[in-house]
Amino acid sequence: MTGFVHDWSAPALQARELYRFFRTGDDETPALRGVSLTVARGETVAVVGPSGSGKSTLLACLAGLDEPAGGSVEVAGERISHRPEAVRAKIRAHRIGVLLQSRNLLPHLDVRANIELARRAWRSSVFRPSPSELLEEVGLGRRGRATPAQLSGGELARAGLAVALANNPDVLLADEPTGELDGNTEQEVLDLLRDYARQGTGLLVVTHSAEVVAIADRVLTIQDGVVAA
Ligand SMILES: Nc1ncnc2c1ncn2[C@@H]1O[C@H](COP(=O)(O)OP(=O)(O)OP(=O)(O)O)[C@@H](O)[C@H]1O
Repeated sequence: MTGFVHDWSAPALQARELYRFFRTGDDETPALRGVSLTVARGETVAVVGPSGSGKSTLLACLAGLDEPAGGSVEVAGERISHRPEAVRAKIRAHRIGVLLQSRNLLPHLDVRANIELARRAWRSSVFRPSPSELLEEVGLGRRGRATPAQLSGGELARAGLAVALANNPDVLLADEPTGELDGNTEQEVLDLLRDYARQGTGLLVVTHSAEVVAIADRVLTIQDGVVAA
């Protein structure tokens, strides 16, 4: 079982030679064909590529939501791939912030309760911010009692970010985190993301947005399931 011992020498995220195939009838689609990548602590890496190139599949494999057919994924030195689903879920809860397009908020809970749920997996009681502090940090100080349906697009993005960060993750995996936001709100959310990454969390963000690419330390291009050299 995982012990959640911090390996500070390990990168925030390391993927080696990831393969993932989808079978429909007689057809087999190779969604990932040997993807390797590393995200260092405090580093922001953007992943770009055309529609269907494998970005969502990659994020799902990195988050342990999907299993690669081959290769491995390690978060802060701990392997999450090829482990039982319950172990993957536990590692994800403790080590990974996930900000996918489907949103990470439970609709029947208010924002504060969503944060409290994610915050339970914080690995150390030292410096753990309160839900109110997390809400303040993302500029939602007054909206903690709102449910997701009562929030605007910008507020939803901030609430999703607060939930994704509430477990103090080693790595934050984000899919178009500013997808539906206007220019000002996008910049505010990006500033939050970048500030957080600079505190030591690795950030891997899949995007089509030039503004998101602009905050990245490195950009990886994926095409037909392969990261371009
Ligand atoms: N569940 C699935 N069943 C069959 N094929 C799939 C499945 N999920 C993805 N694929 C295929 O795998 C390939 C990669 O898809 P993926 O969703 O990872 O691309 P993407 O880069 O995220 O695309 P987009 O930018 O449009 O979201 C595509 O050819 C897609 O059709």
